Amino acid sequence: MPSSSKVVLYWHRTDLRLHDSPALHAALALNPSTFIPVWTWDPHYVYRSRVGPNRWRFLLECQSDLSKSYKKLNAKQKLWVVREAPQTVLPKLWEAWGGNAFSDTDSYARARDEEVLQLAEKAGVEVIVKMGRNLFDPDELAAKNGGKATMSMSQVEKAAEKINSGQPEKPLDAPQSIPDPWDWEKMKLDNIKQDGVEAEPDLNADHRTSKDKQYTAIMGPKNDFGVPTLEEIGIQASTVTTPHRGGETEALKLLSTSIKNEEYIGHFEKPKTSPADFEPQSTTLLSPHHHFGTLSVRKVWWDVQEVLQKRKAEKKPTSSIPTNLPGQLLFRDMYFAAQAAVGPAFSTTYGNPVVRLVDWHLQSKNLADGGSDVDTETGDRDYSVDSADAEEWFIRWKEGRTGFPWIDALMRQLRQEGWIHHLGRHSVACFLTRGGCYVSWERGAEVFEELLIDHETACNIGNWMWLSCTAFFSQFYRCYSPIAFGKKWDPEGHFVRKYCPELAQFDKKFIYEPWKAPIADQKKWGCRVTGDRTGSSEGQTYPKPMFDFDQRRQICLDSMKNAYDVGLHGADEEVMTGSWREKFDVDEKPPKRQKTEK
Ligand SMILES: Cc1cc2nc3c(=O)[nH]c(=O)nc-3n(C[C@H](O)[C@H](O)[C@H](O)COP(=O)(O)OP(=O)(O)OC[C@H]3O[C@@H](n4cnc5c(N)ncnc54)[C@H](O)[C@@H]3O)c2cc1C
Repeated sequence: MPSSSKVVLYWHRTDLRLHDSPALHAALALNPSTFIPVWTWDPHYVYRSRVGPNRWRFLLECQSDLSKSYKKLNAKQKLWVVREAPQTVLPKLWEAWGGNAFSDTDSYARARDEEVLQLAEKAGVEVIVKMGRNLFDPDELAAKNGGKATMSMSQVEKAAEKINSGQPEKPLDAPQSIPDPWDWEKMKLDNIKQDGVEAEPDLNADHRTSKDKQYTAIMGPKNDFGVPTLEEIGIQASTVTTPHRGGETEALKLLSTSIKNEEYIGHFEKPKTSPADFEPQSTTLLSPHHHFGTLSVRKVWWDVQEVLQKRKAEKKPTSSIPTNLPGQLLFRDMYFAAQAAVGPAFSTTYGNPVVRLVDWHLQSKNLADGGSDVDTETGDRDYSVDSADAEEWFIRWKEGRTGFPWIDALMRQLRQEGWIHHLGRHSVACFLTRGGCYVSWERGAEVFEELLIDHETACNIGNWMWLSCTAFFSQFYRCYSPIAFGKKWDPEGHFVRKYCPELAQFDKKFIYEPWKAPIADQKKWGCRVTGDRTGSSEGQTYPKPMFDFDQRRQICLDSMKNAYDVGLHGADEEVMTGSWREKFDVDEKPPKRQKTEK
C-alpha cells in the first residue's frame, strides 16, 4: 500500500514492546509516511517516584531492546528518547513535526495524561489512545461492576463476563515493517529549547553517587535521542545487583520457556508454589515485564489457554481460576480496576473509601494530623514517629536485620534482586503490619516501590491492603509465623543460607531460630547471635530477634480486633478531620479465634 503523507508521533509509555500493542497497531494502520516512536524521559518519574538502581537498569534494558527491534525493522529507526516532561515537550514536537499522536494508556498518571490530551486538542492534533496494559480496560471493568471498585475475584469475573463473555481480546502480531522517521538532522531541533527541570525534591538522591546529567540536553548528551545510561542518571553500575534482565526479547524467551513446560502450566496453582525456591524460582517471574509492558498480558493469557485447552481435550488434570495462571492475571486486573474506580486516593489511607483505618504506628502525616499533605500523583508523604521502638523495627525490617532469618532473607533478596515470590511478600508484609510490628502498610508499600523491579502502583497498594487486612481480605486472625512458615517450605533452610550467608553453617534445627543455638555451637558455626548487626558488629554476627514474636502477635491481634470494632474507613469524616483517634481509646478485648499460618 502506498504511504499517506501522515506524520505519526507514537508515545511509548508502559508498552515497551512491538508485539500485541493495540495503539501501535492503530498508528501503523494509518499507513504514515513518517513515524516517530518517542519516550519522554519524564522528570516526574525520575525525581518523584522511588526507583532503585535495579529498576533503573531494567528500564534502560527495556528501552535499548525496543530501540534495537525498531532498527531491525528499519535501519533508520530507533526509540527516540526526549529528555523533558511530556506536558511540555510533546506540544513542542507537534509544532515542529505536526501530525497525529498515539499512546497506550492506563490509570497511572491519569491527571498528566488528561493534561496532554487537552494540549493536543488545543494544538489541533488528533490523538488516539488505546488500552494495551490489561486483559480488560480497567475503567470498563469498574463500570461493569456498577462503577464500584472491584474488591473480589468473583466481582471481577462477573464484570468481565459482561464485557466479552469473560474473554480478553486476542493478541495482535508485531509489525513486519516500520516507516521512516523524520529527517531529524534537517529539522533544526536545536531550536527546540528545553524547559527548566525541577529536580527537587529528588526521592532517589541517595542512589545517585555521581553527577546527575539527565537533563543537560533535550536530545541527550550525544544529541542523538539515545537511550540514557546509568552514568547519565548518576547511578554506579556496581550498585545494580539484580540478575533479572529487561526487554521484550528476554520477556518472550521467559514466556516461551514456561509455555513449553506443559505440565508446569497445567498444574500451576499459586498457593502450591514455594516462596523459598530460587534459581529457578517457582513462579514465572513475568511481573517486571508486565510492568514495563515488554510482555502483553493478553498474549500470556491466550498462550496459557492454548495449553490448558489442549490438556482438557486430552482429559489431563488442569488447575483453574483463581489459583492458575489466568487467575493471577485476573488478580492483576482486579487491582487496576479498583484503582480506576477510586482514583488517586487509592494509594493512601487518607481519603480512600475502600480501605479500613487501623491505628498503626508510623502513620502518614496526613492521617496523624487530619489534613492532606500528600502529593496524590507520587503518593509522597511524610510520616509521624509515634514510637521509637516501631521506627527501629521498621528500619531493621527494611534492612533485613530483624533477627528472624526467614524475614531477613526475604528482605535481602528484595534489596539484591528486586523480586521476591508472592508468598514471601505475604510473609514480610504481614510481619511489618498486623503480624508483628503493627506499622502502617503505607511504609511497607514505599519500600517495595523503591526496591521492586516489578513495582506497579495498583498491584503494590492493593496487595499491601490485602496483607494488612485493610481491604480485599479480612481474616486478620490468620497470621504468618516468621519461623514455622519458612520451615514448612524449606526445612533445610537453603533459602536462608543463601541470603543470610552468616548463618550458612548453622544446623537446620536452629536455622529459623538461631538465637536458640548453644553459644559453643554458634562459635563452631562461625557466627554469634548478638547485637543488631549495625556497623562494626556486622561481620560474624547475626542479630537477636528484635522482639518476642508471640507477644507481638497477640498485641497485633487484639489491636486489629479493636480496629475492626471501630469500623472506620479512609474517607470517613473522622479520618479526614483527624478526630479518629478518640474512637480508639477503648478497652481491648482478645479476638475469639486466632490461627497462625504454618
Ligand atoms: C505486599 C505485596 C506487594 C506486591 N507488589 C506488587 C507489585 O508492585 N507489582 C506486581 O506486579 N505485583 C505485586 N505483587 C503481586 C505478586 O506478588 C507478584 O505479581 C508476583 O509475585 C510476581 O511474580 P510472577 O511474575 O512470578 O507471578 P506469577 O505467579 O507467575 O503470576 C503471573 C502474573 O500474574 C500477575 N500476578 C500474580 N499475582 C498477582 C497479585 N497477587 N496481584 C497482582 N498481580 C498478580 C503478575 O503480573 C504476574 O507476573 C505484590 C504482592 C504483595 C503480597
